[in-house]
Order: sequence, then structure tokens, then C-alpha cells
Amino acid sequence: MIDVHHLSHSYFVGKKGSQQEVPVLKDVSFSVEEGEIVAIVGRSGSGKSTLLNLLSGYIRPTSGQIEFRGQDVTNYNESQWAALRLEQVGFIFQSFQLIPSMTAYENIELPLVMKGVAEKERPQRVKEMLEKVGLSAYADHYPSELSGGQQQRVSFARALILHPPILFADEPTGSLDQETERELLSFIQHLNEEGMTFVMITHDEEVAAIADRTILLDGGKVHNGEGVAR
Ligand SMILES: Nc1ncnc2c1ncn2[C@@H]1O[C@H](COP(=O)(O)OP(=O)(O)OP(=O)(O)O)[C@@H](O)[C@H]1O
Repeated sequence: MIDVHHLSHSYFVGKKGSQQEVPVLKDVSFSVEEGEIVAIVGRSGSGKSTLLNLLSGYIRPTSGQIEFRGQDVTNYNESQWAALRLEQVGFIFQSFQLIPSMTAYENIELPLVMKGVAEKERPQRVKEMLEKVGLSAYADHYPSELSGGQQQRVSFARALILHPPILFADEPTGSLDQETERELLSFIQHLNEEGMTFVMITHDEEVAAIADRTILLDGGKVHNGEGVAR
């Protein structure tokens, strides 16, 4: 589903004229197969978020190639990446990225609006999603009126409402208590059984435990080539 070939990325830091190159990823190659749960692990600063940002088109690699379902997307422009993300990818960010002026309901509805889904179709789909993540009673709450775990679940619902074939998540269970985390993980497994592919950055052993494969980033490289089998 995703093939990464010889991907490298450097940031350039410091003042113009005296900028320094900071290489973060060095010649990274791996694949994610359809229907897999892949965990990206590695120490703080090892380049996990950078890798996910590259796979999402938010930043461009210094060199190398990214293929999405056999299509070379490396040189896609902004609007091609935006279309690809809307069609194919759901996101869960570490910091939720919910819109503070919108209720839980409105946040979850947003991708439907962006995709142009008919207004009469939307309430049913949003309500179903609210129910799935156990937040039916909180539809009219603003993000500031929700706990961290509830906000996390809203961001999950928003990421899933368009039924994307693949979900990218940065620490998806970061602010959940153990019980809510387990519920969310079994929800992920259920979606995975229905065919959804997951690529998740995690420090959490319980998340890594449901992964089919772990990709370990260390020193800018993918450790053990194709990742470590569970
Ligand atoms: N926009 C940026 N400009 C310059 N350097 C950056 C930028 N973003 C990240 N870095 C650097 O790149 C390296 C990798 O950062 P990244 O956020 O990808 O790591 P990470 O593995 O996700 O870390 P964490 O687990 O702490 O979230 C770090 O050394 C960081 O300082």
C-alpha cells in the first residue's frame, strides 16, 4: 500500500547564511502492506513525526521516493496531496487539532462538509460515529468542555468518518486512561479486521502489542531493514 524507497530528510536550522543541515532520516526504505497494523517506535527525536509528516505530504523529502498504492506521489503538489489525504488517509495528531470554536458534533462533521457529502446524509453518519466512540452525550460540547481522553476520541471519530483505507496516528492513546485505551485498541482491531490499515507512532507497549510489525527508527535509519516482526 505504501512503499518508501531510500527516503532521506534533513532540516536546515539557524540564521540565513549560516544554516546548518540536521539530517534526521537517512536512506530509509520499508513497505506497509494493505490491512497491516504497523507501529513506528524509536527514542524521542529519532524522526518518527518527521516520517509521518513525509508520508502525509506535509513536508517534502530531501531525497528518495514515496509510492501510494503503486503511484509515485513524491512530487505531488499541494492540491494533489490535499486530495490524496481527503480520499485515502485519516489522521490522529498528538495534540488532537480539534477546532475550538466547533462542538464535538461539528468537528466530526467537518470532513463530510469538506468532501461535499449531502447535508441530509450527515446527521446519521455523525451520530453513528459519536456512538461508536461513546460520546453521544457530548455532541454539543466544545473541545474545552471535554477531557483529554474525550477530545482524543473526537479526533478519532473525525479521522474515521470518511472511512479512509489508511489511518496515520501520532501517539493515538497518549492521553487515555487504561480502560479507555483498551476500548480504543479493540476498536482499532475491529476496524483492522474490516480491512483498514494503520500506521501508528507509539511509545506505548499495549499499542505496539496489537501491531503486526514494528518499525524501529534509530540514528536516522530503520533498524533491522524491513522492521522487526512481532
Ligand atoms: N521543523 C523542524 N526544524 C528543525 N528541526 C526539526 C524540525 N522538526 C523536528 N526537528 C528535529 O528533527 C529531529 C526529529 O524530530 P521528530 O519530531 O521527527 O522526532 P520524534 O521521533 O517524533 O520525537 P518525539 O518522540 O519526541 O515526538 C529532532 O532532533 C528535532 O529537533
